[in-house]
This record gives sequence, C-alpha cells and structure tokens, in this order.
Amino acid sequence: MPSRFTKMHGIGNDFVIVDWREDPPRVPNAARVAALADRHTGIGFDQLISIEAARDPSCAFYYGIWNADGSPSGQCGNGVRCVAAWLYRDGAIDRNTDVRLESPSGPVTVRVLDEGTVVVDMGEPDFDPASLPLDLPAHATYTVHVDGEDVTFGAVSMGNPHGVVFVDDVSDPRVDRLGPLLTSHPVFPEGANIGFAQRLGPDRIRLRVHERGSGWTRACGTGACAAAAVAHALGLAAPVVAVELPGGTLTIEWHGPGRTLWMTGPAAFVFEGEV
Ligand SMILES: N[C@H](CCC[C@H](N)C(=O)O)C(=O)O
Repeated sequence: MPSRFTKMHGIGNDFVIVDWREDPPRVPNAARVAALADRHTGIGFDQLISIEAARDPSCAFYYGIWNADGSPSGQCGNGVRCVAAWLYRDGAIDRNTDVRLESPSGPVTVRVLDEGTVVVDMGEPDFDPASLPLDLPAHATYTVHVDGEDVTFGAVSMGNPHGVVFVDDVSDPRVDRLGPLLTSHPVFPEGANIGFAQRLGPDRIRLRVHERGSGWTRACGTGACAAAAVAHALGLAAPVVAVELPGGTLTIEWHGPGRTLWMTGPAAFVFEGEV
C-alpha cells in the first residue's frame, strides 16, 4: 500500500484512509493490514478504507473496507461518513449536494452538511436470510443455543451482516461473553457483527457492537442502522431513533419496508501519516 494515509474516526470507530484513486483496484495483503491495525506495533485502526476510482459509472468514487484482521467488509457506516468528509476536504465533492459513492455492496448516497457532519442514504435494510447470509429460514427473530442459554436475535443486512440482541443492560457481563460467540456462530456462515441493544424508549437505543474481524468497537454505524431497523420492524422503535454507542450518538431514520434508511453523524480528522 502507498505510504501516505489519513487517520480519521466516526464517534470513536477509527480508520486509516488511503487514496488509491490513481491506482488499479487491488486487495491489500491481509497479514499486512493486520500488522498495521495493531495498536502497539502498527498505526492502530478498526478498519482500513481505500478511496478508489468508481467501477460503477453512476458513482463518483469507490471505497473498499478491510477489518483489523485483514478480512474484507461489504459496508461501513462510520467509514462512509469519513470518506465523504475526506473527499469534501480534498475538494473532490461539494457540501449540501447528494453524491453517490460505490461500496463493495453497492451504491450509497452521501451529503456533507459541513466538514464534520455527514448524512448518508444507506439503502434499504435487507431482512432476507439468504442475503445476510444467515443459515436459518426467514423469521422475525431467531433463537440459537449459545454457551448454555437460548439467545434470541433479529438479523438484517446493511450490505454487511448484523445480528441484534435486545438486552436489559448493555453493561451486563453476559454481553461481553456472548459477543464473540455469536459473531462466529455457525448460523452466520460468513460471521456477523453482533449488536446488543438496550431500548431506552421509542426513540432512543443504547448499543454495543462486537464486530466481525475487528472485535468490540466504540461505535459501529451499520450496527446502529441494523439496531434501529430491527427495533422498528419489531414495533419497538419510532422511525427516528438516536442510537447511543460508547463513542457517541448517531441519528437513524427509517420509515419501513420499501424505504431507504438514513444515518446522520460526525466524521473527524485525527492526523496525516506516512508508513
Ligand atoms: N464499523 C463499521 C462496520 C464494519 C463492519 C465489519 N466489521 C464487517 O465485517 O462487516 C461501521 O461503522 O458500520
């Protein structure tokens, strides 16, 4: 990978952004990504994100996403806000203007409100187990046996797979135990990001997410979208929900099937670097 990078974060979910717009598409070496993600011996990040030339001519740019262990992801909600803020600061896109960007799982539309706030049309949440992928027949919720107990979750794809477990208290040690076990549970053949959601009211959810490939993160944008979508689908949430993650709060708006979902939140620059 080229040596220059920008360190950014979206409510504490941190990224190394690399500019590969002039380069042919490539897949970074997983071991190299994992070495750079190491917080003691590398740069440290939850996800590596590349900005590349669009492959879909209807989109302005493409972005690629790799987890801290080097595995690829189809989508990243906090990351796409950082990509939009990066492109705006670079002069490549305008503010208050809808711009289509191409993710590995298809297009999303971003609008930079100012350099630090971005709203994203994340597309329609997909509850089809086949597209998650989830190795169970379609249902509103699913129950699996994990570590001696039955755990019930809702599941949705936001371009990447999510399971959402409603709990009374996200700080319960049970959450710490179940996160890694569910992420790698055989019902998710490609793994999943697992959100533990505490409903604080119809318009407020507290959430912690154990991410596939990156572990516990301070925030997961697609996890916030997934929690709000599952809560709305189960009749537990209003269309506009504030999702409180350990690193900050995102606003998620979804009006139900046939509609796309909107995520609004911050994007922050940390430093420029070279390796
Ligand atoms: N942190 C990201 C999600 C990364 C998802 C990744 N862990 C996966 O393998 O799907 C977000 O803000 O949406």
